[in-house]
Amino acid sequence: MSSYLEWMLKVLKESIELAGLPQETYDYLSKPDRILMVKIPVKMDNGKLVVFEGYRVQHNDALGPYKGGIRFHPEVTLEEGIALAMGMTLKNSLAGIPYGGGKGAVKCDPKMLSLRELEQLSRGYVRAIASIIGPEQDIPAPDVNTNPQIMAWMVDEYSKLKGYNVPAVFTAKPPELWGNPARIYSTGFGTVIAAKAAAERWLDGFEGKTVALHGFGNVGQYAALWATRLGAKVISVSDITGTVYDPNGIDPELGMRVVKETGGIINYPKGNKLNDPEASLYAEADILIPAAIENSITERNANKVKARLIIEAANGPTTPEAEKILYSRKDFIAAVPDILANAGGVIASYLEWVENLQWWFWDEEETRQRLASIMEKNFKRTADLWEKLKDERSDRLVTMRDAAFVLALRRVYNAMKLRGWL
Ligand SMILES: NC(=O)c1ccc[n+]([C@@H]2O[C@H](COP(=O)([O-])OP(=O)(O)OC[C@H]3O[C@@H](n4cnc5c(N)ncnc54)[C@H](O)[C@@H]3O)[C@@H](O)[C@H]2O)c1
Repeated sequence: MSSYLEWMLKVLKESIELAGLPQETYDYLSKPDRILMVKIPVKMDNGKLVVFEGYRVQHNDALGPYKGGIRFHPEVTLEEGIALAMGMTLKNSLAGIPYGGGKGAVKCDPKMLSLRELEQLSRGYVRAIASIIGPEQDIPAPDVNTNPQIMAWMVDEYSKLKGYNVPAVFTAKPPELWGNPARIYSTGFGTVIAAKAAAERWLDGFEGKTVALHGFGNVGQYAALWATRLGAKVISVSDITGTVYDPNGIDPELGMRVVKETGGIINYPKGNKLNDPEASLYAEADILIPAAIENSITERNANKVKARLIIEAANGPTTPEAEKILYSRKDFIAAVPDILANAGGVIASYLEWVENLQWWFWDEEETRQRLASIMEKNFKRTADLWEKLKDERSDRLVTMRDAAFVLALRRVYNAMKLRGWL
């Protein structure tokens, strides 16, 4: 079994116990509702036929239609897809949006495909899964190596099959084709809303607080931008090329331009530079936002982290062993878990879907305010429960991640119970 699925099942079991839910919750949620395995034949540019393989996993729809991304990657496995779909059920539940969890993938290396081949593959995948997706059934979105252009092809293919436009079947489409302009920065923005809420609750506000960012791609760049716009000071930024540190503050827009033009933050024209891509993890900052890759903070380096708050923008940046080390530090407050902190993307997708269903569009600022308000509510609910659980369970370490899983599971459980599934 893949280690990710093993980890997910272990977390599921432990969280069900912590939530005080019956064992049948585990029996139900440890398996997906449905898996559709598909083949996608594509005539390549050289005239040869290549048959790709893909799948769609639908994990649980107690709370609403299945929702989760589509990944194009040469190393995808079905077990990973099951674990990711399970994670989406919990993430969507915690986010308080009316969705279940799903995930899809095509085993391919998009770097080896021409634009025409990529389009054919995207359309072929939609034809293959069309019978089980739909605005009220299952609403996919982009994930690793898929993007708004691919969503545009997919929504077009699905609409052709139906014979009329169906914008709400995919989200994170280009703004020109029923997407929402806030979607592009929604994950980074949402992370900053979580950071602000945490700083207001446990530090004395967000304004003037120092922020270190590990990772400066889509999520990291917009997190830096919105952290600065909302009054914090970004003092350290790392990407794969190295680290820039400036106690006077790093200009996110300049950083974004530098990365676009030169490929790395190391070419930022001011501040101190270090070739070490990890240095931001250890910066003297109030808040650390890991926004790069999984397993960045492990038992190897957790004791070097100085920030009091970690806001997980990346998926799985802090290992369970590292969390134990961090939480044992006297001045450490919390690692706001990925499932809560990086939900801005799927919440923006939800808002786009609501717009599409009604053919009624909010402007960008209104969408952003709705997104912020949902993130704030989710943060508060999780933080309240965490503080309560800590008091109740003095026999064990209860992390904020534990509280997030308990909250997510209770909502799915209640829906299943009310529907008579359990
Ligand atoms: N894009 C989204 O909407 C979204 C939503 C939820 C979660 N996430 C998660 O957020 C993380 C970042 O996603 P993204 O879309 O910004 O990716 P991206 O590829 O745009 O950016 C990744 C950044 O991390 C840097 N990086 C990679 N390895 C590094 C290392 N070892 N040390 C330092 N920096 C390193 C890269 O240089 C780059 O700046 C991922 O874990 C992703 O799963 C993304």
